[in-house]
Amino acid sequence: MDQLVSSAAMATIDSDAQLQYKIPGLSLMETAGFKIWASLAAEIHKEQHLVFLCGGGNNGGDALVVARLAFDQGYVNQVCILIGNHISPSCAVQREIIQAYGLPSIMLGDEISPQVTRALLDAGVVFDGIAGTGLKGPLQGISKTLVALANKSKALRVAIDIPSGLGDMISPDEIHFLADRTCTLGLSKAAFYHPLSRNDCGQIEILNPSFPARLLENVQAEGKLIDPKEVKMHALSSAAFKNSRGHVAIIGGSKSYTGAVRLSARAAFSSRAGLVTLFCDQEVFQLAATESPSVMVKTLSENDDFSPFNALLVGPGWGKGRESLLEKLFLTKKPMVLDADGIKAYANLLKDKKRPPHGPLLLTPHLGELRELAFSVFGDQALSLGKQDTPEAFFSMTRKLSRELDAILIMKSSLVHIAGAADQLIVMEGLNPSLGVAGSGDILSGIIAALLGNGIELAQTAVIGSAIHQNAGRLAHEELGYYDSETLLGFIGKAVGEMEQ
Ligand SMILES: NC(=O)C1=CN([C@@H]2O[C@H](COP(=O)(O)OP(=O)(O)OC[C@H]3O[C@@H](n4cnc5c(N)ncnc54)[C@H](O)[C@@H]3O)[C@@H](O)[C@H]2O)[C@@H](O)CC1
Ligand SMILES: Nc1ncnc2c1ncn2[C@@H]1O[C@H](COP(=O)(O)OP(=O)(O)O)[C@@H](O)[C@H]1O
Repeated sequence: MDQLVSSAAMATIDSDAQLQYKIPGLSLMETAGFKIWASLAAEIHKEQHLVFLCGGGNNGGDALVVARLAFDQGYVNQVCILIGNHISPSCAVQREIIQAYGLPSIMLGDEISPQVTRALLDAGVVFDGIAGTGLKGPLQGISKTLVALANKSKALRVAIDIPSGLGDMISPDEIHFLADRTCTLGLSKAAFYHPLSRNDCGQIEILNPSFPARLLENVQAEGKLIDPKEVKMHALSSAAFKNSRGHVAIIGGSKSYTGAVRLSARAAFSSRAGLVTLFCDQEVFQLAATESPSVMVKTLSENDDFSPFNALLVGPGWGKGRESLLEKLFLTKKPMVLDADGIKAYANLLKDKKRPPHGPLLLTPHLGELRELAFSVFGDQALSLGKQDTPEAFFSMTRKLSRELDAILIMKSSLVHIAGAADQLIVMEGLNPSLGVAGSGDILSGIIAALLGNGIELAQTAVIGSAIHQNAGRLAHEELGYYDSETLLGFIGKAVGEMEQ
């Protein structure tokens, strides 16, 4: 499990390592450069042109160490592009060293020279050491121009510590280095894990330039990264039977959306629910009753009794105008998963200042639904949680929203962010586009409802359920490449089986 930290927290570790533990900054920089080069050297050919973009801070100093180590090992087709007016002491030393070595370098002023344009376009590998934790605000001036040009290059793009332009207080909408690889130092950074940033960091590798373990362990983290492959769950007792495995009620399905509830129901069975009853509109009844023989199907009415159920899943394919029914369902105080149109109905209640009391509650919004919820609770104060938001705003707003709603939020994108299950935000890397297919979210909500029905604790349900979904997607992708949601259903039981212990 990796901690995700802000740049400010990482910079404090850097200075504590030097002030408290007396490790010289230059020594940290040398080790950083050494580890970065060691992790990449085997993948780079000596004939390739290497371009190092070096700012005036210590991030630029790291890049110069990498350049020198590469040069020493015969990677002589290289050039260091030097920018910046304020040069940090350690970076100044590295600049003197490369001069003494006779490494080719170009000092840039305010404009790009044709020589630099050519070097970037011909490059086999571009190393980005323009700015790391010391970046203040969106990229400006020559740094911005250089990054825009580097992003057009066909080279392998390697970011040192942080792709320049990404930061906690900077929207991922602003220009930043588009990395294929990020060699990050010390701990992974929260700014990589905004839903719209992660893809631009490429493969992330964490390298420790000998920061003391105590400093890394005691850091105040913004979030933690959990690998779905490492999530485990208790195996069912061999004496378990349908009545002990939980009875899930799914409330959803309307004339225009007949498939969602059926996917949720089948996903619930594959995730160990013993019984599933579907409450749907009349128009869906016939279809569901004939095509889903394992599911008990009922027509939804105002007077349904939900007391026999262990968990409710509300919302898949439900359609509009369900607010008053949702209020009634909340009153049952049953453990509930709210998805899709259920979330929209809840947002409408919240907009009308209605806050019905509820039992254990888990919401599974995608980013659009999350935006709607945040707006309905915080109004104009809510950041839009969209493209223009900063990682800091995304992390703090989602934690605040979860507290305000007294609910766990599972936010769906190419990553999964879970707020409310722990003090920190939990992040799970999905990065599997085969899961981004119609009905995939309905499957996730069915899985989660089954776990709630099994009696698994709410916070654990969010983590285990998201991991089952991601692991099923991975298994399906390994076997089939791409698939539809009905096919994905066939991999859920297998993912559960692998996770049981
Ligand atoms: N103690 C050390 O020597 C170590 C430093 N480390 C490296 O040092 C980095 C932090 O170094 P610094 O604190 O010197 O800062 P950085 O080098 O990250 O950033 C400062 C540089 O960015 C420029 N800059 C800031 N805001 C800008 C903007 N909006 N547009 C354009 N340019 C901008 C500054 O002019 C300066 O050149 C880490 O990210 C890491 O890479 C690590 O190697 C660990 C050891
Ligand atoms: N690139 C991706 N990598 C991993 N998971 C993804 C990716 N794209 C989408 N997903 C997952 O697929 C699901 C899509 O859900 P949703 O948007 O609600 O779709 P639908 O409404 O069609 O069911 C979410 O759980 C999301 O996390």
